[in-house]
Amino acid sequence: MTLSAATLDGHSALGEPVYELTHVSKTYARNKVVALDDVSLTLRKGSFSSVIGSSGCGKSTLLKIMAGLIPPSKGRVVLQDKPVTGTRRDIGMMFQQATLFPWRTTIENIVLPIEIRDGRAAAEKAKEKACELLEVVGLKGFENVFPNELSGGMAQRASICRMLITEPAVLLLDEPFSALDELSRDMMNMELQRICNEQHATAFLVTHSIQEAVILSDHIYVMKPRPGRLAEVVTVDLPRPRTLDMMTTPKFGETVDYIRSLLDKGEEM
Ligand SMILES: Nc1ncnc2c1ncn2[C@@H]1O[C@H](COP(=O)(O)OP(=O)(O)OP(=O)(O)O)[C@@H](O)[C@H]1O
Repeated sequence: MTLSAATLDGHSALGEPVYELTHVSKTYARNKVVALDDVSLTLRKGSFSSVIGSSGCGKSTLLKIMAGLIPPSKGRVVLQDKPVTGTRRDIGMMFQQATLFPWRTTIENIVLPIEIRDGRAAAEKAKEKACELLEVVGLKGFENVFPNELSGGMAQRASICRMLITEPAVLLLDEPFSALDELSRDMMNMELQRICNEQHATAFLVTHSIQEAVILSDHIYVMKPRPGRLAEVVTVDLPRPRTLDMMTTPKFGETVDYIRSLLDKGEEM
């Protein structure tokens, strides 16, 4: 197991670099808080990475900058060879809450990004693909129900479809399943792994759960607080596909303990 990777580049046998952050810093002008200090990282095609760190260490700030929702104060963010200067079609995002519109059916929610981007006719055409995606996430038959008839886990599955409908190059995930119970969360994580694998997606997940980060990721970016910096990138050497019973293996336990020790060290600084 490679526990102490010396580089902050997510090296792996996977594809070419898709996302590159170079010396990214962020100071919020309003309160002068230095949320991020000199963060550089590279995500490679088809990789799954997580970022973990204590509350307030800058994880969401990092994700928002990567998504083009806020600009960095310093540094460069490049996705597929083009600087990220605002929100983009090739970036898919998913948040803690499913945020489906209650007045639209499941399928109407899923094709909404297409409707906003390309108009009603294009959205209508995209319904066929939406049906295929719903089948992938086990929601066949729920196309025409309204969100209040879906459970929390089902609504998050629908959100995954909504994120995937535009075929984004990268998936940015901000604690997407943290509102679910543990069992549903484990199931959804395995589902997410399968979908990422099928779509050859590059994923970046913000999480508070070390276990979740380890079971899903090829690389885990561990952050230190005040100001938010990358402390280390840990490469997870568990075979793929990952299964939930791997969580009981010694290798899994060792990796979790190692990351916990890094986080404890970060807290003392
Ligand atoms: N819009 C903002 N304006 C001013 N300061 C902000 C803003 N957003 C975040 N901050 C500050 O920046 C720092 C990093 O916040 P951020 O939300 O990125 O951390 P986080 O690691 O995602 O936290 P959590 O795990 O609690 O969600 C914190 O000190 C926070 O108070």
